[in-house]
Amino acid sequence: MPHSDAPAQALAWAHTARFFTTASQLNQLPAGDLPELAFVGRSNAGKSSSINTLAQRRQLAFASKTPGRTQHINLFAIGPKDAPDAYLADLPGYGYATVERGAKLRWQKVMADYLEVRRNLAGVVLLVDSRHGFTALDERLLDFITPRVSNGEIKLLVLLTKADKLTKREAQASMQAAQNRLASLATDEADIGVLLFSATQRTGLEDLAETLHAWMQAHPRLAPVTVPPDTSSSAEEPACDDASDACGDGD
Ligand SMILES: Nc1nc2c(ncn2[C@@H]2O[C@H](COP(=O)(O)OP(=O)(O)OP(=O)(O)O)[C@@H](O)[C@H]2O)c(=O)[nH]1
Ligand SMILES: [Mg+2]
Repeated sequence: MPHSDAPAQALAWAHTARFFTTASQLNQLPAGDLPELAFVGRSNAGKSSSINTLAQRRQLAFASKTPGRTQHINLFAIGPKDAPDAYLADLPGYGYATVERGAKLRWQKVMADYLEVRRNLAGVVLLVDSRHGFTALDERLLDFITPRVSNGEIKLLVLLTKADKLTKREAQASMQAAQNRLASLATDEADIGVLLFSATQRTGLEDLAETLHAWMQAHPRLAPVTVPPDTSSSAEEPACDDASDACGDGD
């Protein structure tokens, strides 16, 4: 296939995104080894809108004028209908002041655990309002994921959102500032990008789709768990069901 088809292919792939499941805890996330491409950022940064734009569906991921709307990890399957090859994960936004403190802390923990330990996580799309640049909370998020980004375990793309609200000159300045900040994260292994993006004008859409597509393709499938043959005794193991302590609890 000629290389010039790559953007169209990636857009067509992104277009297949459909709702899969909602998780309020990590143990509700799917087992298996499909790569997850997580959308993170402040409330109102435009996470849900960018997923809608990728899917070319107006209301696939709920987008709202009310910050803090996305409260759970929403997963969207992407790829062939019967055999998805990745999930997009719409994570709850941070920095929404009026969310009750207890709920906020619970959510910070779920998000932090997800970003820190989830093995399926292949890449993080960090959405930052292009008019404001990295805020203190974005900086904390960056610091938090830096170890896994630096060693190449997860990839990072910063989307400077709502670029339609900027003049050309402001857009250039926003891009430059982000590039300067991200330069400090660069290592030989790190895969870090930055894009100007507008959900309303579809600016950067092709590049976003291509990046996600490439992440999906590059993600190593986890090694299957192999169980060595049991040679110790002929006694039958108890059947493994949900109530049995003998069962592993999976991932
Ligand atoms: N002008 C403009 N507005 C946008 C763009 N993307 C999103 N918005 C608006 O910004 C607001 C927030 O967008 P969402 O996509 O809901 O933001 P979110 O990051 O999912 O927010 P939470 O779910 O609260 O974390 C909505 O009113 C969107 O219409 C864009 O590219 N341009
Ligand atoms: Mg949202």
